[in-house]
Formats: sequence, C-alpha cells, structure tokens
Amino acid sequence: MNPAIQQLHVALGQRSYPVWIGSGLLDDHARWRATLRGRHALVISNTTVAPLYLPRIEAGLDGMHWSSFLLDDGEAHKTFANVGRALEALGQLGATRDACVIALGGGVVGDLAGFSAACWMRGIDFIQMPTTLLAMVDSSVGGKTGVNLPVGKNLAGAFHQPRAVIADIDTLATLPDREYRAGLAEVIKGAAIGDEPFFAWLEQHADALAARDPATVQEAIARKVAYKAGVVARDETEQGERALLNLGHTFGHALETAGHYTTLLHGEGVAVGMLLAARLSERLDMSDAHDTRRMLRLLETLGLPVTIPPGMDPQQLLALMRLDKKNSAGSLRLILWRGIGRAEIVGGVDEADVMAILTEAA
Ligand SMILES: NC(=O)c1ccc[n+]([C@@H]2O[C@H](COP(=O)([O-])OP(=O)(O)OC[C@H]3O[C@@H](n4cnc5c(N)ncnc54)[C@H](O)[C@@H]3O)[C@@H](O)[C@H]2O)c1
Ligand SMILES: O=C(O)C(=O)C[C@@H](O)[C@H](O)[C@H](O)COP(=O)(O)O
Ligand SMILES: [Zn+2]
Repeated sequence: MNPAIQQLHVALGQRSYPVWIGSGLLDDHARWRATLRGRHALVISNTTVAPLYLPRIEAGLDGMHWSSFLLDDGEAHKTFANVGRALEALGQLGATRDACVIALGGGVVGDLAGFSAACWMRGIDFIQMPTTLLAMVDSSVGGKTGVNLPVGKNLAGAFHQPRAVIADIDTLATLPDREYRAGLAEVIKGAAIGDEPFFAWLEQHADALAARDPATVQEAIARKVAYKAGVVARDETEQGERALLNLGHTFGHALETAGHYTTLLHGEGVAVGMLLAARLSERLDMSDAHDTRRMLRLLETLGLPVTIPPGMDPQQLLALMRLDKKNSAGSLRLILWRGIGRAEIVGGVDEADVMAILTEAA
C-alpha cells in the first residue's frame, strides 16, 4: 500500500510554498488548481511525458485559457532557443501577469519552464509537477531555473521559486530504470553533504530502493526534500551554504558538457563527480579512504557509474571546470568533504591536484 500524502514546506517568507509528495496527486485537481491565480496557464512538458500525463491534468484546467508547449526529449533541448519558443507560446495564449506556467516533466522541463516563467513579463507564477525521481528530490525545489549554453551547463538562468511542487510518485511507474538510478544520485548527494544517518539509512535500504519499494522511495524523497528545503530557506541565492548542494557538480557538469549532454545523464555525472570529489578530498588529507569506499560501494550497489567515460580528455575537463559558477578570482572552488555528512566549500584548489584525480580516473 502506498503511504499517505506528505506536505513539506519551503520557508521563504512571501515566496514560501508547499511540496506535496504522494500517490494520486496529479488527479487531485482541487489541491493544485487552488495554487493558480489567474485565468491563463501554459503547460510545458516534452514529447515523452505529455502523452503519458498531460491528459491527467487537462480536467483540472477546465474553464481556464490554457495551451501546451512541448519540448523534444533530452538535455540537449534545454536551450535559449526553446525559452524563446515558450515565450512565443505565452504570447499566443495571451498570457497576462497573473498567468501560470505548469512544468510537467523532469528537470529539463522544470528548469526551462521555470526560466520561461521568470522571463515572461519579468516574472509570472509557475508550479512544478516533477515526473522523474531526480526532479522530485532536487530540481523542482529551490528555484534554480535556467538553460545550458554550448560553452557550459546552466550558464544562463534565474532564481525564481515555484508556487507549489506536486510530486505524484505514481508517475515513477513509467520512468526507465537508468533515469530512476540517476535520481538516486541526487538523493545520495544530500546525505553525503550533511546527513550521515541518512547515508547509513540509504546503505541499509539499498535493496528496497533498487526494487522501488513505494514506501521506501517516498521516505527517501521526503528526507532529501526536507534537507534541501532547509538549505534553500537559509540561503536562497547561494551566497554561502547552498553551494554545498553542488557536491560532485563541478566534475559532473564538465563530464556532461564534454559528452555533449548525451553521454551521461545529469545524475550519472553527479555520481562520478561525487566519487572524484571524495578522492580529491582524500588526496588533500581532508578525509580518509573509508569514506571514499562507502561512497563507491553505495553508488555501485545502486547501479550508478563511477568512472569517467572512455575518450574524455582530462585537460578538456579541467578547462570546462574553470567555467564553473562557484569559481572566483581565477581559481577553482569545489565542494569537498571531511567525510560522509561533512561537506565543505574549498577555494583555491590547486589545478595540479584536480588534474591528478582526473588523470587517474580517465
Ligand atoms: N534546478 C535545480 O535545482 C536542478 C537540480 C538537479 C538537476 N537539475 C537539472 O535537471 C536536469 C535533469 O533532470 P532529469 O534527470 O529529470 O532529466 P530529464 O528531464 O531529461 O528526464 C529524464 C528522462 O525521463 C523522461 N521522463 C520524465 N518523466 C517520465 C516518466 N514519468 N515516465 C517516463 N519517462 C519520463 C524524460 O522524457 C527524459 O527522457 C538537468 O538539466 C539538470 O541540470 C536542476
Ligand atoms: O539547488 C541547488 O543549489 C543545486 O545546486 C542543485 C543541483 O543538484 C542542480 O544540479 C543545480 O542545477 C546545479 O546548479 P548550478 O548552479 O551548479 O548550475
Ligand atoms: Zn544536480
């Protein structure tokens, strides 16, 4: 039996919002319709998700002026050009400032839809309806929106919080296994940053998670969202602590970009990146081999990649890492750790140490 619907809260004063997690939420029209303020809605989704789930929300939009804009599927379509098309769709709809964008899909849809909402008339409402595990545990919460550029991941964007997050865990039933596992990487990340007991829980429940036991999956989602919501509430625009949520991402984003956004999924890049960050921490005498081994074991148990894909050039990866948004004054700033649950922001990291880790793993 599925557990009951849980409601979490992202506490951001006037921009606070609920995160609902549970079964049957897409059909719970009254719940999410109440978060829409005006008469216009644009549903942004993609060509894979819309046929599966758009009909489920259509009835909830009864009486509204609404239309949909569908992206082609994949990370390679999280582009400025598609933001332009989404804004055209808002124009065609006649959307006024009280219109709402509904993001129905994974993180690609959510990031692009949120950015489009941030741009239209300098900012309108949007709600997140995440349909991947990764989007439920991470991208739908916290208001980071944006698109990729050919020179790098997420280099254009805005902080723009959703009005609500509706995570219907039933949608995970159609999610391919590889995508599900990629989402687990972002769950592991939260635990690895700041919650050792959660990491131990993930180790103990790895089999149930791999088997997608609904109660275990829902508990993992809720624990990760609660952790992220706390960080976001304390540091909405990444002036400090929020950068920790980037554990594994300086390496991971470089790996994604080097693979032209098609070789590794985002969560897979994060998995490899977290292991590389653990190894770099060990090399810098911040942590010991035991923690690196625990990370490696959990990633492998959950079927995540732990090596750099063949053919990727360490020099190119390092060059991509130099464009990371956390860097300052021309030096690398990475998220490393002193062990599980003890991540830290470390500035002035020596490129020679990073190269050594990349070369070992390539
Ligand atoms: N804004 C943030 O804070 C944040 C956090 C983490 C990741 N991200 C971004 O999120 C993106 C990755 O998100 P993602 O992993 O969800 O990828 P995605 O959006 O590409 O979705 C993964 C795949 O699953 C398909 N899919 C989605 N829901 C489905 C369902 N229920 N059934 C069947 N297929 C389904 C999609 O069509 C796609 O092929 C990256 O662009 C990453 O940068 C953003
Ligand atoms: O919410 C955050 O903050 C994160 O860093 C979450 C990450 O998992 C996510 O991939 C995010 O999009 C990365 O942001 P970026 O600022 O490094 O582009
Ligand atoms: Zn991420």
